[in-house]
Amino acid sequence: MSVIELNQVSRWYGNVVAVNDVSMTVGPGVTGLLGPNGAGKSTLLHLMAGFLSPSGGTATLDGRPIWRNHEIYRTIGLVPEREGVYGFLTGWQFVQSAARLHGLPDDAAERALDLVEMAPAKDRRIETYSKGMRQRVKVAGALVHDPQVLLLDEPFNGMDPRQRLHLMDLVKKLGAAGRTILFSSHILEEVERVAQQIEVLVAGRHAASGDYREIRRRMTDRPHQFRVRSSDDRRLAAALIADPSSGGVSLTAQGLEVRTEDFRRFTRLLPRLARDLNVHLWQVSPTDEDLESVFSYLSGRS
Ligand SMILES: Nc1ncnc2c1ncn2[C@@H]1O[C@H](COP(=O)(O)OP(=O)(O)OP(=O)(O)O)[C@@H](O)[C@H]1O
Repeated sequence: MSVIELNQVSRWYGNVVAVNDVSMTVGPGVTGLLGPNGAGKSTLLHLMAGFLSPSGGTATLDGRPIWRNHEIYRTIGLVPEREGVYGFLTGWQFVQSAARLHGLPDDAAERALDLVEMAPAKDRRIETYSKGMRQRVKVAGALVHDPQVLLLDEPFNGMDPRQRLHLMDLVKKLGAAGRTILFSSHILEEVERVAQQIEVLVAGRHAASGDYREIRRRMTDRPHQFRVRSSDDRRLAAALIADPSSGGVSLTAQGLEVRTEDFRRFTRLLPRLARDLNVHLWQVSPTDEDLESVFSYLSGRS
């Protein structure tokens, strides 16, 4: 059972602060690291894997500093985001060379390939693999030394739904077996299907931490903004403003701008009002659904 602990960790590249004063604890099971692009997720995973030194603060595994600690490298596996595999190698050659780098016999490579269910395709060249198979072979390379800790950077990116489910099952299985697993993603749905625990990173800062249901609730319960176009915007506006869920309604040339404090109530109210008033709804679209604004809300900046 391994626990990673970050204590006020920062990492900057020149003037860019990629990770800013982050403290978090990641224990056994599967944890999702959620955040928009550029939030610092890759940097954080590389700090945890001992591939980068913290500019400030400490990163430890079971109380021992990770940076420049060779013993600890033997207990951590990292699956980086970028491909990092040579297409001309077969799956077997790739995983075998990972085993040899750790000074391990071929059995270790065989075991890792079995674990990710890639043994039947191991003699094919990696360039003939699907994206999902490539990811699984990378996971096998990272698992070859049977590490207690597995860190995966955007592992489900670019996969089709079937491949994604397959890899999700594998990650869940590894977590259920007691490994400490942290994977990054910018998609909440992806994280909540695999992880019990979620850590949220926004602009290098630790924005939220906890059970995914709690984080999902906070994301849904935040105020929402919509643009509504209909056959009679004025009548609809008058009815909407009378409801307590309305946080504000303004009439613009593009339609109504509606702000609501209660997302669920609003999504039921709007079609009911339109029906009762005999107003046709032509467009209902969120104007603040981009990830940046959802995450900013979570981090308390809006
Ligand atoms: N080697 C580097 N040199 C300079 N700046 C960097 C370097 N690596 C990352 N950054 C910057 O640090 C910030 C965090 O990057 P990082 O890759 O850790 O984020 P991320 O959440 O993994 O994003 P993505 O999902 O887009 O990979 C970004 O502003 C990025 O441009």
